[in-house]
Amino acid sequence: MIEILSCSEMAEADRRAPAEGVAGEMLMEAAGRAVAEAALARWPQARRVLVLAGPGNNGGDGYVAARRLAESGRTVAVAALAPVEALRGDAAVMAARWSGPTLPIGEAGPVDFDLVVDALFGAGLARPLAGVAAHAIGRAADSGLPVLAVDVPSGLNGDTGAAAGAVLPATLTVTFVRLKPGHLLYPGRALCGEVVLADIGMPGSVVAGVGARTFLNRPALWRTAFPEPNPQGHKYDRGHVLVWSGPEFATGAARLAALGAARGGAGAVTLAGPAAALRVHAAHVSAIMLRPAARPDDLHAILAGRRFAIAIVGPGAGDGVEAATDAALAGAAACVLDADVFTAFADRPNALRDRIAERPARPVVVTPHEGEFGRLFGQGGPAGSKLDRAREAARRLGATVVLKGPDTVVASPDGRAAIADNAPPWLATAGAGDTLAGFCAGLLAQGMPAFEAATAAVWLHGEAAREVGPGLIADDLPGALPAVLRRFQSTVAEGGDSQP
Ligand SMILES: NC(=O)C1=CN([C@@H]2O[C@H](COP(=O)(O)OP(=O)(O)OC[C@H]3O[C@@H](n4cnc5c(N)ncnc54)[C@H](OP(=O)(O)O)[C@@H]3O)[C@@H](O)[C@H]2O)[C@@H](O)CC1
Ligand SMILES: Nc1ncnc2c1ncn2[C@@H]1O[C@H](COP(=O)(O)OP(=O)(O)O)[C@@H](O)[C@H]1O
Ligand SMILES: [K+]
Repeated sequence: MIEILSCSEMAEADRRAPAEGVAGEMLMEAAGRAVAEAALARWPQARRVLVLAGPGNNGGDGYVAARRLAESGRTVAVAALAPVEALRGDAAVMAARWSGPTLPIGEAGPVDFDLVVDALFGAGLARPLAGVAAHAIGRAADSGLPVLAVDVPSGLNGDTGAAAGAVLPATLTVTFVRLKPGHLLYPGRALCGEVVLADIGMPGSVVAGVGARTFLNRPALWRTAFPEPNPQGHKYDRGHVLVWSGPEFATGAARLAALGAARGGAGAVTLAGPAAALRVHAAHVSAIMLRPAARPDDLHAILAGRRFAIAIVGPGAGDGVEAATDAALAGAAACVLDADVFTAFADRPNALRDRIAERPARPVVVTPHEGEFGRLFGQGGPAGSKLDRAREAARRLGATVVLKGPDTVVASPDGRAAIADNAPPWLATAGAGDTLAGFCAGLLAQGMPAFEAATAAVWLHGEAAREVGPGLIADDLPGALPAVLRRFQSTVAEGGDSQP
């Protein structure tokens, strides 16, 4: 279940379900039941439950949950934002089946309760919360009671993970069918608390028919493209990665990228740069080769001799990075562009696009964090959610974009995108991004397509950070990869993911 559905894709699935024999009422009943079950499982001691019910189908789910919780012996009251007569469709049906106490929301304080179920607004949130709804949310938040959000915390935009106005932070969110982007993108991810994905009987064929192009970054997304070494192969069958190294006193980043590429599975890795920098590298590396290149233009000749080289340019690149980028784009079979490249092309994304477009068959992966993304695109850059911006950037650049952070988004120019949720906070450490560029190049070197290589690299990077644990420094990441790969390979052999 790696597809992520936007709110409109979810509504489209809802519209198509009856044709497959699944009525809206059945879905709503199953959704409300899942909410009640989650409440009972998580808070078995909670005796008194207040359900905040909104005017749409999210409220409808709330009425079902209220009935189910009351049937299981809980004392339940519904605080309704809209009078029952104002409800429509399935929500009206479910409200009519609720025979317990219902109060106007302004009259129901959470003081006498143990748990709040937030069924005010879900996928249909159309504008920032104000007035009575905002007031009710404020009171629930101030009560300090645990909150179970139905589908998404009310006030949170399920597509963007942002809240334009008041939002009710949840302890637990129960969502249905598939995750929505807002469960994964910050700040939404933090506002959802724990997320439970409930199967409510939506047929898989209906979900497939919607044609979602956004995915959770899990091995299931890229496993079939993951390279397997040929038992009869030699090192150059697994690709040769060339890393441009900047000056003598800024060698660490390029070295981390080189080590990342080697651990990521490249058959050979070469650091190329000024002799003084190579002397520093020589004191640290053994498996990595060193090749003097006094000027970035010298990369042209080096790459011409190694037709299948994958180039990494950017980490610790220093002066001349634009020329190094040109050489890499002209001569390498695929490129990973990071760090200083975004400074060199600051406010000139079209210049980078044009260079990439000169060799359309050669994949390029760019790996900016938010600051670098802003620097590259400047004013008039892609707008919207992190997902929207990464997608738009990929389209504009004609490159696979890895927009890094705690919720790294990988977007392909073909419209596919994936959101990662496995990076621990201690991964935010200097040099971690350089290592990621290396992992990605190591996979590209073995022939993995760009989107798959980038998503796999991001996932492996997060797993490597979890493997090391708190106290991680970037130097630890390459060395942590073998254990992660071993686990991944054994779950592939068993046909499963190492995470649900
Ligand atoms: N899809 C599925 O398969 C399934 C979906 N299910 C459930 O349906 C939910 C989506 O239901 P939904 O589309 O009725 O939207 P919902 O979130 O209840 O809100 C719409 C109402 O709120 C109103 N409104 C909006 N913003 C407002 C504001 N700021 N302030 C005040 N009012 C505002 C809006 O009014 P209007 O904008 O028209 O004025 C309208 O009345 C989904 O999250 C899930 O829980 C399940 O039953 C299982 C199957
Ligand atoms: N809060 C966070 N939680 C988890 N991972 C994070 C967080 N912030 C950043 N990261 C990850 O840490 C890495 C940092 O990369 P980057 O900013 O490029 O660092 P550097 O340039 O020093 O190598 C990226 O992979 C990013 O996705
Ligand atoms: K809600």
